[in-house]
Amino acid sequence: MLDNLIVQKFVSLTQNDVILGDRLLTIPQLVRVARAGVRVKLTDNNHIIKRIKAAGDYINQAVESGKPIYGVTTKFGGMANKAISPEDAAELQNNLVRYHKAGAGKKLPVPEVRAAMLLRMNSHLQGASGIRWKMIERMKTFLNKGVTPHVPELGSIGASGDLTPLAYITGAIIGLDKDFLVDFQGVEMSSLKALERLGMPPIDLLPKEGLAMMNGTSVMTGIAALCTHDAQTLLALAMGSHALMIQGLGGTNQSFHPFIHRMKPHFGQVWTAQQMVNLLAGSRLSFDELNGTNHFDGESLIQDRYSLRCLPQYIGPIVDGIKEICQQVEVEMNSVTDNPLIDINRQECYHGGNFLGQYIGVGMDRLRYLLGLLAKHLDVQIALLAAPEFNNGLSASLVGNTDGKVNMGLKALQITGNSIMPMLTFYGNSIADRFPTHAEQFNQNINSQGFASANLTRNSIELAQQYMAVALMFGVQAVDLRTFQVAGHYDSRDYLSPATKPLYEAVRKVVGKSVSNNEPYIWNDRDQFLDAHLTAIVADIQAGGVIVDAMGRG
Ligand SMILES: O=C(O)/C=C/c1cccc(O)c1
Repeated sequence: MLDNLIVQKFVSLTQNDVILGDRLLTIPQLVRVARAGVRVKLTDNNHIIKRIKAAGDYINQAVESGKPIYGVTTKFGGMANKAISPEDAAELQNNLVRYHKAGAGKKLPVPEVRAAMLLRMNSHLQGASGIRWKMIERMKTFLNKGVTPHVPELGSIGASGDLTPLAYITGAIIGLDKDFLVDFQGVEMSSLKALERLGMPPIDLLPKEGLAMMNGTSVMTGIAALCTHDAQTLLALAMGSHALMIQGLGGTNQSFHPFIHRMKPHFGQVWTAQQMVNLLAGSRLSFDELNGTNHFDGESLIQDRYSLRCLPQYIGPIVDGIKEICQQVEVEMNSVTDNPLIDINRQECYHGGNFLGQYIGVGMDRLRYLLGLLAKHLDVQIALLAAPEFNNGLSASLVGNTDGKVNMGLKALQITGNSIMPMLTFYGNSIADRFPTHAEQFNQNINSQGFASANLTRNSIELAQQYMAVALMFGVQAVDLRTFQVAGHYDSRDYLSPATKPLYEAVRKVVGKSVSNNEPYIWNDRDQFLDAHLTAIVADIQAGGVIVDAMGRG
């Protein structure tokens, strides 16, 4: 859905392969490689291949002539005042990988590491890093053969890039030591054994190659790209959930009238309002009052409460925020993020700091904050639905069979949502602005915490997926109860707007509850355990299944 908003003019290629090097890499392409195992090909553009070779030649000549270049003919970071002789220049790089095998914690999931390898290749293909084509090809082979290095989730401050996480990738692809482990199509093994199976001998790094591999933002950016993709899906599902809930509450579409939003034309606000008009069009459960009429009866409020009426004004900044974050992540995905960088046209080498992951740190902090805002809004909508004082004639906690004396309906489900939402808003706290670590002799005395921020966002995404399952269950039950009020039976399908019917049907399918005239989604408490429904819905959302498809995000 929101994908349409993101600049896609560079999207290339077939669904089947992603070709790197010719064009800008997009978030959807990255997701396909990382999660769906789509094959990667390298450009056959000779100009690009020659640039990569020329940058490597530049480095080799610099080493031979004793030219001082940071990290090539000097030690690293806060020790960069110490020169390295040409004889030690290669071993310096291999040792860099060794001493950065110092990470801690659990392994990153396979898709996140695949995303990181893809981005490292994409960075190197710009020919400013001084790395052999062979190294890029090794990562391609790992991706295409389903070989994924083990990378720990603690150990990067996102300053000199993701040095430590990338050391684990580097050590595995060159076969530096048996202790670098990989997942080989689901089987854990030593990188040496994996290389043997792939028919690739271990190799040593050449001058600059360790820095080229490790000095970059590829791991945090890979994680961030997956998170932004998931956040877009969650946004689409939040819109669908709200549309179900507004129909369940018997709300009006008048507050989404384009005229109102032309009067305050923030991009996200206008987009959200139009989405709601589309999502509610044709509904027989909510009021169609775009012509300026209203259903005032002297009893209920003449206009909806804020969580319905101000939905575009509330969600608009979230839409704008996610869009901007996606754009920044795509720029980072297509950047060269190591140091120093080689300009082969001018035959110069520049010392800088593209490896500082501040765009990712700040972007992921912001994404978590926005997810918290999204959940807070859904929580309010659920509260309206659960309270008979505010739900416009539905039962308390959306009990299905109100004749069943012990039925409590979705009471506990609401509490589960109430337990998740504050965690999401808590996760909305920033980390990029905290804790100057003054790492490594005050050399890395400012840092992004981008890797930490991206990992926190992974957690947020998972929580938000759980929360979305709660919201969808409330939405589906609410429309069934409203249908009963309007039509005298519980089959909502012909009463829902055409745009929300697929979502309703998808949820019913995933939880295994067929639609019936006689009973709503939840009838008696004893008929089901709600946690099983939550688990099924979350699994479908995470797999990009029918629920996601129903919102056009497949
Ligand atoms: O100051 C820099 O540009 C890089 C610092 C650095 C690079 C590699 C390994 C380190 O431990 C520090």
